[in-house]
Amino acid sequence: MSASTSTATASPLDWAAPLGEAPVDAEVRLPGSKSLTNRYLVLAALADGPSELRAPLRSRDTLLMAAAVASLGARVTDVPVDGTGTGSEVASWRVEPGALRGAGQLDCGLAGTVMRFLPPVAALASGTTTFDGDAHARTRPMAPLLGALRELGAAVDDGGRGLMPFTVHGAGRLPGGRTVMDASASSQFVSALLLAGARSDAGIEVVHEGAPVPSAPHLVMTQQVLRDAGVEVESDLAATGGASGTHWRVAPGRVGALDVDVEPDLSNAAPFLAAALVTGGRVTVPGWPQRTTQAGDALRYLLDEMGADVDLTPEGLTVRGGDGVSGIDADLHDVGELTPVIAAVAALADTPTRLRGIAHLRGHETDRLAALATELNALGGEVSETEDGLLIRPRPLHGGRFATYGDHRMATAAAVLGLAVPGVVVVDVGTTAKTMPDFTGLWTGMLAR
Ligand SMILES: O=C(O)C1=C[C@@H](OP(=O)(O)O)[C@@H](O)[C@H](O)C1
Ligand SMILES: C=C(OP(=O)(O)O)C(=O)O
Repeated sequence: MSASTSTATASPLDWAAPLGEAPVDAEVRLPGSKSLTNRYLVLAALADGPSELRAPLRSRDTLLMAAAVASLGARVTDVPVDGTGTGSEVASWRVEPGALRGAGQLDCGLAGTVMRFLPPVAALASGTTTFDGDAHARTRPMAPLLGALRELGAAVDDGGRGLMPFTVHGAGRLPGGRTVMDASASSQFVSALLLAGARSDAGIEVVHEGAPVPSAPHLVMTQQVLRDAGVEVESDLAATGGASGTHWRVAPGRVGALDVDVEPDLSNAAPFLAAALVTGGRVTVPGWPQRTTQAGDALRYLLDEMGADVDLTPEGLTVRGGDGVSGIDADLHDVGELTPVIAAVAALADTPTRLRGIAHLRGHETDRLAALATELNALGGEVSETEDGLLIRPRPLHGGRFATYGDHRMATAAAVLGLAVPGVVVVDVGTTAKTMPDFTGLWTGMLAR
């Protein structure tokens, strides 16, 4: 990985991150959750009747998922709410399931949820589906899921690589049964099997063997949305004291239609709430759920530990910055997707930070540990990679180009740095479209108030 400062040529995708010249004071309404939208789309395509998904996220990852379930046989239609909706927050998706058929060629972009959640659906379909995506997507871990699918009776041809591109030869049914796999690289392997499990002949039992599965809240979310669809699912999640568990079982049976409101994306709240802390201002995110399975809810505790005042009311979540920013020693194993923004705040803190439990981030949109260390150091930081995380010693930073490696969360982390460091230029800010339709608009809107 090369440092972003290696080329001085401006690109049309470069974005000069605005300085936070005054404490922010804003309400920021966020688009829907990627993780919920994509789970609902998959379940709606497997359901036994039409579903209504209100306020879905419309971003690259969810549009790819909608297109993918459509090419596997479902019909996805835009429904403007009260005839007024055109924006990403106000429309619904109506999803009518159809007979599952092979999709032919299927584009996963860089979306983990698409490349992991859909192979089991393709196995249930009649016909062939070839999964491929962005260049970097071809390096994201897939092997444990493909191995498990074969064990459950699917025909998968990956040329022995365990990576995209691969082809699922759908037989119109999946025998199902018990599979043992190592899901320590991604919780999405387990979620994928559970989401489709009810439509297999025998149901699916997943046993995990290996280092702990990351992203426990995402597994709780998978169980919750399955229960919302009337699917019988059990696990040892609770028995493992909040850890992600080692056993899951989905009974065979019908998947009920959904009629749901998609919660705002709490992980995408990270840069906005961080802006309150970094500028000593205030940001409110309306509609923050009182109870949620989203990993982003952990921001309440993380930002509090870093020196913010955090207040959850029925109206929303308010974060206020005060005097300074504290470093933390945190295990982010369960909430890895919050790492880039937390690392950016940590680089601006008064004391050092240690982030642990996140070795699996090396298989995310980019190797996030290497990317964060490289880019923060290129701005004058002192960041080192450990075996399972990052050590961040705050240093006075200077401006420069911050490469994002196609990773939306690298771009939002850079925007946070730019609030406090003059001259931060975010390379390819458009990568934020992976999970946010108009990041720069929301960001400059927040600063304008
Ligand atoms: O199931 C999901 O929606 C997700 C699970 C997590 O993946 P990993 O367990 O691979 O980290 C998370 O990081 C990703 O952003 C979304
Ligand atoms: C890891 C992430 O995404 P994906 O769903 O592509 O794995 C993320 O959004 O931080």
